[in-house]
Amino acid sequence: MMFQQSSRSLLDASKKSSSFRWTSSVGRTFSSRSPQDWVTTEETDDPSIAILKMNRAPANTLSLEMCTEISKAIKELESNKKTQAVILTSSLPTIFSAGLDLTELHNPDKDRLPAFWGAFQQLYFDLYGSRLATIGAINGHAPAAGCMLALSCDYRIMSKGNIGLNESKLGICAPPWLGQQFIDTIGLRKAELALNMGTLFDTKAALDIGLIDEIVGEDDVMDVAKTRASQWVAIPAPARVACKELTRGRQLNELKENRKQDVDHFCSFVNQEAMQRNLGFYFEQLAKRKK
Ligand SMILES: CC/C=C\C/C=C\C/C=C\C/C=C/C(=O)SCCNC(=O)CCNC(=O)[C@H](O)C(C)(C)COP(=O)(O)OP(=O)(O)OC[C@H]1O[C@@H](n2cnc3c(N)ncnc32)[C@H](O)[C@@H]1OP(=O)(O)O
Repeated sequence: MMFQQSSRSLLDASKKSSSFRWTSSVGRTFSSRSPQDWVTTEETDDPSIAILKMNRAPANTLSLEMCTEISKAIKELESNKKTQAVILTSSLPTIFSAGLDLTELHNPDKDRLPAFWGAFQQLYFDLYGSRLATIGAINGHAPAAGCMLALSCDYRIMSKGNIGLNESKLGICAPPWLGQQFIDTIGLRKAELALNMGTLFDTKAALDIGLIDEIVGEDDVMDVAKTRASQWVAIPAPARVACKELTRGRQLNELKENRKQDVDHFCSFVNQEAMQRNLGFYFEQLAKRKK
């Protein structure tokens, strides 16, 4: 990996607290196959290009285990010298990733919360700082932390859904490093407006503000993603890695140096009564929406 980060203690803690079937604070039961199946990697006919698919129905939300599984998959791909690019996509029909798993944030387990945020930070390090060329094949909604996954890729194509940082609608705010990724991508004024309003952009609006690089037809996503990956791989790897370091190194190092403070800040922010009230309200609305 280009920007090697150490998070052993946090990730070790996460393993102890794994649970894969639970009832949320609003009474919904989540269950799924084991976390090992939530993320799969596939080869393509080009040995330098791999596919990383998120398969955590119903919404590819980022729980502690989901973050850890994606990080693990990236590291495994990076450990193969032949692999030079990865296409990040979803196997769900309409959702790329619905962002952080709100069951982690609402009425949180006090011991698990720091490990959860540490795993989310680690995912940012692993994806944003990967030595691989990363192509986001965004084939559905990508709000909040789902947008972070997209922003962490080198090139973003999108076929459908909405994308953006809608945290303010939940009564929370994106952490500084995610906000900075957004600002670095679309510029300060556009980011300022979108962050404050919690705007989610459809594909056309996202292309207009530079949040994505290309709109593609639903049936063309993987073909276009492979073509773009080939173009990135054609650039000599040391040059690609150096360019990434040039554009992303400062931001990655800043969080690396402030990792513990960021975890503490997150935990005290989320544990505030008002935050919990807002999150609970949003979560209930989400659960009731269809009914
Ligand atoms: C100073 C700052 C310091 C620290 C920072 C503090 C906080 C952290 C801040 C920011 C980082 C990032 C935060 C987040 O990512 S928060 C999550 C934001 N995500 C959303 O708001 C998306 C919510 N979901 C939706 O709007 C829709 O689900 C979506 C449009 C994506 C898809 O709609 P669709 O109709 O296709 O599916 P649904 O029926 O709504 O969803 C299926 C199923 O999944 C459940 N679900 C969806 N999203 C989440 C989620 N994020 N967490 C948990 N569960 C989720 C949904 O309720 C449905 O469940 P069920 O009814 O049981 O089938």
